[in-house]
Amino acid sequence: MINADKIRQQFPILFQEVNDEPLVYLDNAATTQKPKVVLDKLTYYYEHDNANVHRGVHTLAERATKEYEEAREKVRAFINAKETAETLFTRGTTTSLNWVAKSYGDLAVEVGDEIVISYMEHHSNIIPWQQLAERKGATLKYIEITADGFLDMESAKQQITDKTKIVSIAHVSNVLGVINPVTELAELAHSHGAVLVVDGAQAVPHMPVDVQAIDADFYAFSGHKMCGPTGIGVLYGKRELLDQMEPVEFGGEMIDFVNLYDSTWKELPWKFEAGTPNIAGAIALGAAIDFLTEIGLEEIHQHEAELVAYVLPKLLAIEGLTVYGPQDPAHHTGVLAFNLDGLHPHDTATALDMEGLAVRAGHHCAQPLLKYLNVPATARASFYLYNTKADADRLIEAILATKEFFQHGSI
Ligand SMILES: Cc1ncc(COP(=O)(O)O)c(CN[C@@H]2CONC2=O)c1O
Repeated sequence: MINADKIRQQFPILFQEVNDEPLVYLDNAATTQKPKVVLDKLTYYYEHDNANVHRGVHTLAERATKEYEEAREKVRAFINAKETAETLFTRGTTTSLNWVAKSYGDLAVEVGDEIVISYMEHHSNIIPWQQLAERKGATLKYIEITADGFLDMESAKQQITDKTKIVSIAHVSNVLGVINPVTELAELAHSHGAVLVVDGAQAVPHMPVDVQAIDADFYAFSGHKMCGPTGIGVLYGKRELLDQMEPVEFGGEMIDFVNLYDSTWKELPWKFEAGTPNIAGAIALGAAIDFLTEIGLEEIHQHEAELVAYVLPKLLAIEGLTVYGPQDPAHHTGVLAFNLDGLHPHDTATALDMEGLAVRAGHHCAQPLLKYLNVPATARASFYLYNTKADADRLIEAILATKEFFQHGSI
């Protein structure tokens, strides 16, 4: 059981007023807030240990390198990778997925091959594959979504064939909140000789993830969505694949020897980490992992399920309000996309902001999904470990007030 009221004390940002109302932050799918322990780790590093990593022999450089690589081991344990060398630091999910599409894609995909994604993907898990398909003369295919907002596994079995080289799917949708059967998809992909890439941006912060149990070949996620800083993320990859892959960026740090006309690369993971890395970001991500681990990922998942089970029926009871995705709270991770009839979501989100609530409005970087749902844009409330039932009550009250205002002109 999570004590969200106690946890909130770690997040000073939450104790502010917006438009003379106490802030209710419900835009966690866009980015999460940072606990004091993460902010303090960033400050301490820059005040005491800041130095460049891997090459210096002086004390600060040794300390910075040790903290940086300890953070990598924390990442490994957090997702249960077999070895730290399989966990690469990147800028975030978008960079991670681009690296796979560029480096593994160029290695494995030939003309006539197929790449399979789904209609519920984030743009960062669509465009890199469009680019790869165009570059290689391959075909990009989409798995359908069922009427109640789940990945259509019958469609997956039709779309994934012996021509498929790469399957890339969100573990959790940042719009529908639905959890996809990635372990089943890994089996299906592997049965056809394909690899499974998982976009874990909306999953890793909200539930336990075990990349070996899933048998994912690649797994991507971002630090900023899991109480860590922006600009740091992770690409997990099976060693046997990463060892075959060429780096995507070239320069310092990632080399063994640089000759006049050719160079040799360092071993994993450093082969892929060109230039001075986001040292402080990685170390602070390690602090975020400690913070989440102490609370418990299963406990976080349960907390969000309880919040959704509390608020979803109240939302569905509002006449003229549509919730997109599964109407069953059990298959949700804290993400609720919704619209009020006759109201553009930007107006809804602006009206909620006037009441102190921060929700997202737009296409959530998932334009194909919204087109598939035949809706131009939605509002989106996304919960996290520091949200409470009181936050959910404020959301319902503000939505009812918004509805009243736009229907009768008074809040
Ligand atoms: C499912 C999913 N995939 C990829 C990304 C891209 O992550 P980075 O931006 O960290 O590379 C996001 C970010 N979530 C977006 C960010 O803003 N609103 C969202 O829903 C995401 O939710």
